[in-house]
Amino acid sequence: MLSWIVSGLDTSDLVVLTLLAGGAIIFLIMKVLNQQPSSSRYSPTVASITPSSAVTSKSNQSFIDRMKNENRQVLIMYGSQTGTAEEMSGRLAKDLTRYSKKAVVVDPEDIECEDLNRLNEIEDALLVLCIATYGEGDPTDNAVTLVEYLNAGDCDLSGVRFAVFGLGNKTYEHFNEIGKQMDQQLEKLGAKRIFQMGLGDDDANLEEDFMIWREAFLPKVAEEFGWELNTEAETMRQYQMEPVEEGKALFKGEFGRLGAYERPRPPFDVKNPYLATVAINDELHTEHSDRSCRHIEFSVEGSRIRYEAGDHLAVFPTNDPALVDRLIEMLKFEPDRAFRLVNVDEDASKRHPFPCPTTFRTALSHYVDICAPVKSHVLKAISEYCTDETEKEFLNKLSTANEEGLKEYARYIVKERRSIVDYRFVTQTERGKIAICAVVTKYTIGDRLINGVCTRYLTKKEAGSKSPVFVRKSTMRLPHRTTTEVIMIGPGTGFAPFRGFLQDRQFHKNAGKEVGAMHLYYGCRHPDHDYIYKEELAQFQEDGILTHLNCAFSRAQEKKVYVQDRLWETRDRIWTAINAGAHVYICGDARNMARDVQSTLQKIFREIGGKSETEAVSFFKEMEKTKRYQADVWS
Ligand SMILES: Cc1cc2nc3c(=O)[nH]c(=O)nc-3n(C[C@H](O)[C@H](O)[C@H](O)COP(=O)(O)O)c2cc1C
Repeated sequence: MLSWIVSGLDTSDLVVLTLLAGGAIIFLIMKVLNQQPSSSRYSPTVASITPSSAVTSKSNQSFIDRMKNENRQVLIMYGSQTGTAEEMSGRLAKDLTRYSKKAVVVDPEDIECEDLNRLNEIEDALLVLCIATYGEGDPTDNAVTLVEYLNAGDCDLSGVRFAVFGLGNKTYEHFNEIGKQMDQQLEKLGAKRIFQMGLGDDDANLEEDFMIWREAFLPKVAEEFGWELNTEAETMRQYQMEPVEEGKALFKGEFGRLGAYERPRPPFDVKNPYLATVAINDELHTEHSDRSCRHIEFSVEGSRIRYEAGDHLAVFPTNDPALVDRLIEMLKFEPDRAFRLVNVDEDASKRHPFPCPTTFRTALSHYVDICAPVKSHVLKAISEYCTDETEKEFLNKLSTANEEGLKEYARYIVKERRSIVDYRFVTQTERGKIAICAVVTKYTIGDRLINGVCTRYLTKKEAGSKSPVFVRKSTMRLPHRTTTEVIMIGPGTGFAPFRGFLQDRQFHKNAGKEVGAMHLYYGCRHPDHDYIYKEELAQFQEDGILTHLNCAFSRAQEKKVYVQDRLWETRDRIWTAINAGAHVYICGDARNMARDVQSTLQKIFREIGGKSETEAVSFFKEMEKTKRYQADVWS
């Protein structure tokens, strides 16, 4: 793929395209526990991951005033956790230049949501929401206030037109819940839907869903407002590269302010991560396993970071230096040259796509995900500079939203996985230290070795080295009463938050409190290969904390056994506990395990609890509603 890039561009084109092709900055999430439950908790504000103190230029002017002053009728808002919706919003804004129009793109976290009530002061206002769903059908952190505000129903959007593109994943129970909710709610608030909602599915091909939606969306918008196509504007760049004078202070990997790591200042969050020291980095699998699972502890002593069992830890990895070097070599960058990327739209709220000024090497190492699949608009931009006609044609095909192009994009870019951002981890620990555990992603496609960006990075982190992190609050919590019985279902690294839960209860028991029974359903392939934290579990049992340990080893015998099979085997005990008020927790794979566990539980409600099919479903829903059933699953 990279050989195309080299064919016909000059250095500054190469740099801009390569950096933008990298897409969003990467960060991964895990879970945590504090041995000593904290009384006053720091609650981090976590939003989309693009750094913003370095890039926001107009924070004290209302977006409505900006729209008026700059004669913009389109407002694009995004709900984004890991940057996809944000990036798509930028592309939609750029698309408008085809019609000589400009949009205002806002992160709802940076605005007063109440100002939306004034959107109808803008003539022909169009509101576009590009919004992802997280957790159990929840909004992203940066969209919580927006969603609450719109759902409250006090906003008058009559006279406003709108469209929603939702980002979700079909393997989750609440597929695109927030997008769907907002699509309905905007209509209820008086706005007029001018295009049907897009339902992006990250499990299949989100990029394709987006390409199809936007290709049909734009002409519809143009027709609605009578806009005319301006073909000359089509290749307009979003950012331009500027050299930086010598001696200027450069970003060296910080995400917020310059020098943030040398002079850390709380609170620490997505825009201001804390440079934590790796205290321990151990292998959890035995030599018999063909995979690797790391136990890593970060020291956050002195940082005033608060966390408790079930919280998440986000880690900002850097890209593989060998990959960065290869890219620099192929593209003939001067790696240590300082530059800044500046938005060509002078009124844009984000002046730079990542912290600038910086060097090429720093940008490629810290600020862009060079392993992400190349987005179609970047392929398109590159194709315009390509001198080799065959390659140009192929790039054009890949970036065109017709049947042939989409099919080729799906095969070449998506199916062959020319990149990966991994996401599987988790929890625990002792005071001042946050521990996570992660299965290392590494596999081959043909002769290409694919490494998970974050797990590769974590594997190489030796004790004493540092990494930017922040704690993200989770909703999964132990019951308030320490005597309440709990049932924890967490195979593989899904066990991580429960390690925290066990430690939490142990802390209370040691402090003389009465603690309730704890059931753990743990699963892995083989007791001699990947049974992580085996000794600790035995100790928790001996200490009387873990009262019921049920292990499912899928490959230790001929017939595969999973956690849901163990649940069923112990159905009488499970029903007795649930009927007496036990809380149920599940963590791990959303695709199969979570669904199978849910249906096993409902089967238990029916067959042991004597409930009808409908009663079993509503009993389960009630448990969800009252937080007696809590899930933290991913796929
Ligand atoms: C931990 C986690 C939870 C998720 N929960 C849901 C969900 O409940 N429903 C859904 O449709 N998609 C869910 N998704 C999928 C995301 O919405 C999807 O990947 C989206 O593209 C992310 O957009 P962003 O990069 O802008 O944050 C979840 C993804 C993760 C990683």
